[in-house]
Amino acid sequence: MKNIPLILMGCGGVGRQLLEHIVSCRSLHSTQGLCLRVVGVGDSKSLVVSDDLLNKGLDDSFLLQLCRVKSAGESLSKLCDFGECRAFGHPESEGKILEIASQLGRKTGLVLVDCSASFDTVVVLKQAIDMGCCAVLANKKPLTSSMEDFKKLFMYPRHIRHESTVGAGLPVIASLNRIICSGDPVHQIIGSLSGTLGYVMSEVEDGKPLSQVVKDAKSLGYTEPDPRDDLGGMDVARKALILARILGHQINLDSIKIESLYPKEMGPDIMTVEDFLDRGLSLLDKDIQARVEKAASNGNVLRYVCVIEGSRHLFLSSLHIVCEVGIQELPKNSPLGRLRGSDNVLEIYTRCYSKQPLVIQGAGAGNDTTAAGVLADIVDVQDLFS
Ligand SMILES: NC(=O)C1=CN([C@@H]2O[C@H](COP(=O)(O)OP(=O)(O)OC[C@H]3O[C@@H](n4cnc5c(N)ncnc54)[C@H](OP(=O)(O)O)[C@@H]3O)[C@@H](O)[C@H]2O)C=CC1
Ligand SMILES: N[C@@H](CC=O)C(=O)O
Repeated sequence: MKNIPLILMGCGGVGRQLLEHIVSCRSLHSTQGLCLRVVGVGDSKSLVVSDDLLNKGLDDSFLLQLCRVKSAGESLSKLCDFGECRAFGHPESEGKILEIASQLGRKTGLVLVDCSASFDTVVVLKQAIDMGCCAVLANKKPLTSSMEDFKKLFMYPRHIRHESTVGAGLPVIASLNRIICSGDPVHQIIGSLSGTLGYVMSEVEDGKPLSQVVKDAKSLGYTEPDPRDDLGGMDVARKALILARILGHQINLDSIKIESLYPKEMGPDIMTVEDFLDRGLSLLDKDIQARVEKAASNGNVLRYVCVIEGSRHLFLSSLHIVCEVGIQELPKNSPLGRLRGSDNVLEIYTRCYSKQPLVIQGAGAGNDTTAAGVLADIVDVQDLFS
């Protein structure tokens, strides 16, 4: 039996669903000769680790109890009442993760799984990579900070997987990497890459107010912890940046043209998330409804679209890129116009896929599909250590 040890950073909607998937896949994985051993789980305040992490992980009943504790909004440290673990607060938790990384990294390929929505994890991830660990991310932030961090995380490209950062569980990154490895140049990527904005646009089209459907999207697990990341286009811009960087473009977020659906006066520096949801959102209802109706009068619909166009600059022999995300009015009967709900669609144009693009489509948000993508990445990255 091959043991796959892992530490989970972040046990919100996606992280908890991942733990439930791991537990429910036990017999499937054992028929594949695999055993996923969760040796530690952390949130923004604490980390719990197995008290015998060299030999066993946290057991399944403990992991399910952990999910219940976190769903009830309680602290991870409460779990010490159930035995078999030790709890660490911040900042010692980071040091503890690195201590485990140095013990298990090179020997086992310990996987650090980032299901947080924080920038802070990048520090630990970079050091753990140096210690021979693997990294699996649903969190886009470590891959969309500086180019230097991005390069560091990809220092050993086969040690990192991040399928769920774009299109949730859809095989977007894997497909793009296969195209790149085969030397097939990518000319253009067009897509609708936000489950939240896809859902919002199609529900508003059906006559529901924006303020209601954003709250629904949040309770369905589609939005970022702060839904303004979705409505402001930043979440889609991060996805676009990840795709552009994979294509070899050394750009930052400030190279991307981003259209926001809310004004600066409703930004995070001015309003709390709760205020935005309670008071701010309803002020946006009329404007978006008017835009949807205007599009409908032309036989069109609104979609939030990401466009990436790359070409080699002939004279400077450098890569030139156009990267923008924003609302477009599109025919109702076009591939993007036909999208409903939280589905994403991505069209990739390359030399091999020039007239008809390669099209990837399906559910693009939600805890279930995102956690499934993370789980598949954990198993995939560990094939290195057979
Ligand atoms: N939902 C979806 O459809 C998709 C989500 N994703 C990505 O998955 C990630 C998780 O999303 P979701 O589960 O909805 O978010 P949640 O807000 O529900 O959960 C985030 C978790 O991260 C924890 N956390 C915050 N900071 C740190 C830190 N420094 N170290 C460790 N843990 C930390 C939080 O702790 P605490 O509990 O203490 O607050 C919380 O448990 C996000 O990055 C999101 O972009 C990607 C694709 C699709
Ligand atoms: N908030 C995101 C979740 C996946 O990345 C979305 O709505 O697409």
